[in-house]
Amino acid sequence: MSQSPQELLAALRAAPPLVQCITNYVAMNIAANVLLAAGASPAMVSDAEEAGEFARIAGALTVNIGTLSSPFVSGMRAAIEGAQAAGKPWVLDPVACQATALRRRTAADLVALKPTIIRGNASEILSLAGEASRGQGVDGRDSVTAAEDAARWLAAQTGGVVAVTGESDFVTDGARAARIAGGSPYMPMNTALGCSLTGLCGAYAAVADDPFDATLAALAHFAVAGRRAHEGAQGPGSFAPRFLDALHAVTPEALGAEAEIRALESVGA
Ligand SMILES: Nc1ncnc2c1ncn2[C@@H]1O[C@H](COP(=O)(O)OP(=O)(O)O)[C@@H](O)[C@H]1O
Ligand SMILES: Cc1ncsc1CCOP(=O)(O)O
Ligand SMILES: [Mg+2]
Repeated sequence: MSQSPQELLAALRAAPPLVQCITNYVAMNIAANVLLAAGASPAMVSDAEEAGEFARIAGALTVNIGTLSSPFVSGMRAAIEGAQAAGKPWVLDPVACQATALRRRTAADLVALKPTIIRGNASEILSLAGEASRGQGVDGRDSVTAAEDAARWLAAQTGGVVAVTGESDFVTDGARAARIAGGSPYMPMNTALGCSLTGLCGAYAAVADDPFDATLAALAHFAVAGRRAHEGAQGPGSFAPRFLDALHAVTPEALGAEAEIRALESVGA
């Protein structure tokens, strides 16, 4: 039986999951604060000597290629091996994977390791599926709807969940699909919020039975907090602290009441 965002946020707050985040230098502090505000316990642990050991004790692992380098890749591989050996979920954020040969190759190698969840913007998801992408560096420039078939294809390849984010979000596991509305146009003007959302997908995956339910809950939590924070914000600067406050203030009941999740009747709907 599926678990609702309300149930999953209650579970997360009752027992804050330890989330190992191998993320980029831009996102480290921002994502840690987002996870703490939402109710999780982040740890940015990436060196290959300890990343695999840590992944075995964490509730979930998240892997982000935003500031890519060889030491990061070694740490990612060790951590994924540890997470898989311990049966822990892991989430991939393919930041700017369309941009360079190193990123295309690394992202493809990581996809081949079958992430439990992939979360990216539309340009990244199109690129991962081998399609033309208009992404500019880390910023998405394609519409979410343009990447929905790519997401379904990727989900079928990996057996995992794929989330495409943007003005409204799309989630599929190949069989089920849903759209999530909400958020704020100030969100893409705040760096590393996508990276932080990937971290939150890991937090929900740590407490959920089903990574599809976990992804819906994480995206809904962001969408509801983003919409609340937009009210009264005067721009991206004043939005940022309001967003952290809103992530913290959203109760399980409010998440249940305010989340706008629309299940699609069947794949392709
Ligand atoms: N125009 C928008 N309106 C509302 N929410 C948005 C908009 N663009 C992005 N978001 C939200 O911002 C968060 C990060 O998504 P996105 O910007 O696509 O990721 P990334 O930063 O990796 O490119 C998601 O919760 C998404 O729903
Ligand atoms: C600006 C930047 N440069 C390398 S990683 C990064 C952060 C990207 O964060 P997000 O994908 O969440 O916008
Ligand atoms: Mg991103």
